[in-house]
Amino acid sequence: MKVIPTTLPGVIVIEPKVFGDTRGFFLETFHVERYAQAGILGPFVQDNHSHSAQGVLRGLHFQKQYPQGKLVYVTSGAVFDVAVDIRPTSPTLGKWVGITLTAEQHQQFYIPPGFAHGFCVLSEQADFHYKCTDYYHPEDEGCIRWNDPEINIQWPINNPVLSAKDANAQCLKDLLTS
Ligand SMILES: Cc1cn([C@H]2C[C@H](O)[C@@H](COP(=O)(O)OP(=O)(O)O[C@H]3O[C@@H](C)C(=O)[C@@H](O)[C@H]3O)O2)c(=O)[nH]c1=O
Repeated sequence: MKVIPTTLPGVIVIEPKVFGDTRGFFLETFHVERYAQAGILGPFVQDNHSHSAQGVLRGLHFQKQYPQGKLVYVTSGAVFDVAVDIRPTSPTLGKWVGITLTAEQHQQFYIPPGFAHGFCVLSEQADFHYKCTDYYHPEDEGCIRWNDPEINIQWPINNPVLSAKDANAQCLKDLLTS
């Protein structure tokens, strides 16, 4: 597999080795030792799958007391996936990195604990899978506005479909001062 660093230390792109043949393809989507060597340290304790229609945007989400590292990939369709550093003492606080993930290319994206995460769907439908390093704690969850002007993510879509929770999310600066 190929390990590709990004502009944010700790945020990593993985290109798994894909074995294609007349039947189709095979790839390993996780391997404790190899992913640890790449800087993706578990343990992973929860796996999630969401399905969304075109134009849906989920995020930006994080947990405060129980921050989750997330190893994400799509198995159908295409998404634009974003990690935002929201660690208060980080030199890259407020910086974001985004990548288009497609089912055809099989890339994976690792968002470390301490980052907010979100994605929008570029294809007609998308199936989104991720492994998490901590459990879901709904009472601990926080949301940041997808279009926070100070973060200024260059989303490839306009007028996304949002959940009520995401539509009412606060800006990072309000979160850091509350
Ligand atoms: C995330 C999550 C949700 N749920 C439930 C709560 C709710 O009734 C329903 C839908 O939840 P949400 O609207 O929060 O789902 P969603 O907007 O897909 O939330 C996810 O967004 C992406 C961007 C992330 O980074 C994830 O960590 C997670 O926050 O599923 C669980 O039972 N376990 C979970 O781990």
